Amino acid sequence: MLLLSPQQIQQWDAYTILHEPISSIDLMERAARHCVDWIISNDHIRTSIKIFCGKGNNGGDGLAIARLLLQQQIPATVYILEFGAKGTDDFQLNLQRLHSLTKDIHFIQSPDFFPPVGKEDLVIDALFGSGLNRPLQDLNAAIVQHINQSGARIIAIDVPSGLFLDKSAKGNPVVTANYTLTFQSLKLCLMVAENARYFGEVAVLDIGLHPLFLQETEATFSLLSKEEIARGIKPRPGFSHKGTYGHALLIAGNTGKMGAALLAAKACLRSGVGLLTVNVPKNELPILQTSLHEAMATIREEEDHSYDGYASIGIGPGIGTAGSSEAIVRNLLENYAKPVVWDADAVTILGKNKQWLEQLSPGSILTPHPKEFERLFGASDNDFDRLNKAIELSKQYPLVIVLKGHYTLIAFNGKGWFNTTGNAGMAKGGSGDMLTGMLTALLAQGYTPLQATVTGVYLHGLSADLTLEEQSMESMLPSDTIENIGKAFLFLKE
Ligand SMILES: NC(=O)C1=CN([C@@H]2O[C@H](COP(=O)(O)OP(=O)(O)OC[C@H]3O[C@@H](n4cnc5c(N)ncnc54)[C@H](O)[C@@H]3O)[C@@H](O)[C@H]2O)[C@@H](O)CC1
Ligand SMILES: Nc1ncnc2c1ncn2[C@@H]1O[C@H](COP(=O)(O)OP(=O)(O)OP(=O)(O)O)[C@@H](O)[C@H]1O
Ligand SMILES: [K+]
Repeated sequence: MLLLSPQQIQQWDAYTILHEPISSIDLMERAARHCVDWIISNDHIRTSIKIFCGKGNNGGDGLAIARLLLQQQIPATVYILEFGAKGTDDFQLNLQRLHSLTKDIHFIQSPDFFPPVGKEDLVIDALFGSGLNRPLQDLNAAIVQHINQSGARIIAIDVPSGLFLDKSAKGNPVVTANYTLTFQSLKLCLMVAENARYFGEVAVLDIGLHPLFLQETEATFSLLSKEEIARGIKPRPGFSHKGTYGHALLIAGNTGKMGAALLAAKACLRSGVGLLTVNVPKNELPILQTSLHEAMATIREEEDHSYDGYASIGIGPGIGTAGSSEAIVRNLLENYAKPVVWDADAVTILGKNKQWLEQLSPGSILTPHPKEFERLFGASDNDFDRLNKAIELSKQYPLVIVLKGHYTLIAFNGKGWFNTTGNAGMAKGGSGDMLTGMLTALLAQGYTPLQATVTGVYLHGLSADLTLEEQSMESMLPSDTIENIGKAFLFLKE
């Protein structure tokens, strides 16, 4: 699914109207009906429902929702924010339709007209949607503040009023909704952490916009889908052997950080690799060799670091950032030409030696979390800037950039894919190490760097989601999640 700009969403609307065909007012009616069905079936009806409407089509949705509720004998009061404009055609038509049912329609010209709103109310925010073109000010900002202070349950229609679809609204007044009912597809503004306190829980309502439009449309950002990932999984032919699936090397672990090496190694072994060698300090060798029978080992301190024969290399988990680790990084840059997975301490080392970025082998995968991303590429003003920076960097460098987070972004060659699997149970040390192991295993098996990354990131989150069948988000450990990588592969084959 593509993440569209406000203009593209308008075009999708117009395309549907032309090709379904359906009238614009009927499309609005369908959207409103889906909202009402969702509100009723999720048990959000309260004795007092206050619907705040702007005069654009978002407000039109609000008016149609009010009428559909009233037709089911559910009382609702409408407040229309006056801001000079006459209102869109569909707004006007819905206002006429509502007038025939109720006189309980109020116009707000100044804060004196604000109704009291309290905890017991359900507020429906239909003030502004995808048409917002500047920050809210004056009366518009005041009504948002009034609603936000009320303690009422707030359901935002399409997006919380005040949010821009594809740029930051940091510092602007925005409705803090408990729920957002967004139409047809997720929007970029509903994917970023900086807006999480505004949009609350998000439900995407399928209002039947024409699917063909997406085939004719291009967008920078899109969402990964199960079907797409499942299609890319390589078969394991009967006559294959361990050599078919590659020999991976993980350079991981150090004194006190051998857990990182073990987690990465276990995840690598559970992700289909043919052979695995782990490079560890001499003193830590027994930990690896007694815990993981399938892994071979090489000694960190030994001089001869030959990388010949490895189909892929992952470096970083728990290696530390001391000079000896820097020397290994430099050696790898000079002596290995295939893609490498760069994570954790190795990313920090690259951040300290930015000139080395130019030397990364083409197709290498960088997996920074936002802090590591900052160390590598400098600070960003907001989450949208960081996303756009990752996209720009992916045009500049022949690398796959994995910006980890709730919705991890994978940037490659000027495009970005958001992952939709995973949960907050993964917000624990070790989750990143697991991902490094998985990506290294997939590269070793001959997946292209992009294919390895989207598949690994998706499976990583999916294993964590499947772990919730037997664990809570609090209790689940990366070790549990690794044991469910198998279930995740099976789930893709269903
Ligand atoms: N396919 C779709 O996307 C559909 C969209 N619909 C609704 O239509 C909405 C978009 O409608 P519109 O394009 O009319 O836009 P909005 O309803 O978001 O409102 C924009 C109006 O407010 C004005 N405005 C923008 N920013 C302002 C500000 N800061 N202060 C004061 N006024 C401001 C604009 O000039 C315009 O008149 C969607 O969010 C959705 O709710 C639905 O009716 C169903 C179909
Ligand atoms: N709330 C969340 N929702 C979904 N995924 C999450 C969430 N929190 C963390 N993750 C995922 O877990 C992984 C965490 O990796 P990250 O490197 O940031 O932290 P870490 O686990 O401390 O790292 P390390 O394994 O190096 O100790 C990432 O892939 C991230 O996308
Ligand atoms: K809204």
